[in-house]
Amino acid sequence: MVAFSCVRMPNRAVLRQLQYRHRSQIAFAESITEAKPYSEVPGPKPIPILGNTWRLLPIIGQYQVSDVAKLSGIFYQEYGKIVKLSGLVGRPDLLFVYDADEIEKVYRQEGPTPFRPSMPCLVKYKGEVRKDFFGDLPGVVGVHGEPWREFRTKVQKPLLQLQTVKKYIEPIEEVTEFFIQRMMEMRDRNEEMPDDFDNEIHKWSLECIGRVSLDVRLGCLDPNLRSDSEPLKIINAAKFALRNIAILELKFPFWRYFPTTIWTKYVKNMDYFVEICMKYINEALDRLKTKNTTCEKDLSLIERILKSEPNPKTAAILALDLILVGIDTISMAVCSILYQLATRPEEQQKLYEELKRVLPDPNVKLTAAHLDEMVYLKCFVKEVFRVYSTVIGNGRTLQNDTVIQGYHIPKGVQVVFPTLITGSMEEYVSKADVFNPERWMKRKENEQKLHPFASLPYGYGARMCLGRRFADLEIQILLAKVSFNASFSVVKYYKQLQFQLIRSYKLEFHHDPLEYKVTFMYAPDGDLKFKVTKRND
Ligand code: HEM
Repeated sequence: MVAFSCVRMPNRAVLRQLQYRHRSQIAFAESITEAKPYSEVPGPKPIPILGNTWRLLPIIGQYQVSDVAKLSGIFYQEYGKIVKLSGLVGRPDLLFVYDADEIEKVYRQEGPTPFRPSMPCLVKYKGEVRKDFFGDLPGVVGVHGEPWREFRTKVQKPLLQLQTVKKYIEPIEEVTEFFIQRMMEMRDRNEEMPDDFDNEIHKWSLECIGRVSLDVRLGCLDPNLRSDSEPLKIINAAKFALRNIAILELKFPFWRYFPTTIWTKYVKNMDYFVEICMKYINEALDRLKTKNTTCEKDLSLIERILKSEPNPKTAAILALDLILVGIDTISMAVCSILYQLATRPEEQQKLYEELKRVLPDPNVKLTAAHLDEMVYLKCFVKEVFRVYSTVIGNGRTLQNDTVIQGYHIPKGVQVVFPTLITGSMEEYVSKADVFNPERWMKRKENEQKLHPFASLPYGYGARMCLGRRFADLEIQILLAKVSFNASFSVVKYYKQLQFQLIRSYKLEFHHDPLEYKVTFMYAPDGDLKFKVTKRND
């Protein structure tokens, strides 16, 4: 009797859940037995020995790595919603899936340690070349399974918790207002930005990430930076590391077998990163020792991590990962967003009207409440991401067999979600070819189609972008009003000035339209010679 009363009977909700799981397991077993074999998935046929890799080789190949965005569109047109690219030398098959429902299914089934098939070269660097430094907890980028989960759990709270992230409005605002001032100084006789304006955007983004992830003012926005200065070396190292991944990984991976020139340069770059990150983290550690505050809210991101993780390597590895993937992504996203604003006067006017309404007095400091009110701004950014997704796709390595589009897909296949294509499919987004930021505003049910898995610029689930809150904040602050704050020492000469980008200046582009291209990110290819003129109203 006693034993019986100790056994807790499952309640109805638990029973329903168990029944649901049981039913879906049966449905899955049935669907997998009925599914067509993997070998029948359509796609370009591999040739003996060279497989499909030859298609990306110079001269004989059909495609350039930089054509990846086009390639993904061509695959969809030629083969349909599921396409297999097999026979890639030294790597598993790629399976392109152009079905938002199936993408949702794969994401939802991914379990606690999702496997994003990225950067084998970084895996080799962290796991073999510099195992001495990275050890058993090598970070999040290019790391999988339990080590990934353990590291991410240690660091994600201060990076993703809205309350904590809001603390970074002020430092990002300081950097941004100085950047906008630099923009004004950089204008030529025609009030246009210089040819290499994208480089200036990279400097701004590194300065922002440096403030947050290394607790340091790197001085990237100094107008007299030398080419061998630390900030420029970091930017070049980050660009090199990301932009050569496609070349290292999609072309013949000779580097796996012997140290090619490009691999040797890659390792040198990464070593430089490790050295820089450790230098600043050690400085932060020294500062923390003398800081007499125990109050969590007064601590910077790095100080929080150092406090909970006594080994400074955790903070250094986190900083390395953030800088590595954070600089180019946010910079190219901003290039794209500014280009879209400059070439869409109607939308720019709407944004300007919103900024005037939310900030009638341009002298007040920007707060989280202001940002919350800037609905059109956020919708504009989402629409740019939908149509010109900076990261053209995401992916997962399947950890179990599954059925996609009626085919039995074996464990280990790398599924690619081509966000750039699915975000513009009429089936998932009403009037997909119209650029319409308002589509993201709260809508009545069924008014417009907008499949939640068609456009996911930051990915989804437990492995979603770790820097997305910062990225959003940086973009919003750049586009919104930024008022001067005299505490940023380099700007002491501009004490009385107010700097606002869209609120005070008009952005135009008077050159041939730019095409979008993939370097690693998807962004306009060419000189961003924006004309920036003062508004009179
Ligand atoms: C607009 C800019 C950005 C875009 C579009 C973007 C997009 C993405 C995407 C699609 C992923 C993969 C997510 C998944 O697998 O589900 C990702 C991962 C990641 N992103 Fe971003 N990102 C941006 C900016 C940043 C910034 C500024 C940082 C750093 C401050 C950052 C840090 C990371 C990290 C560390 C990961 C790996 C997360 C993990 O594997 O656990 N990102 N990002």
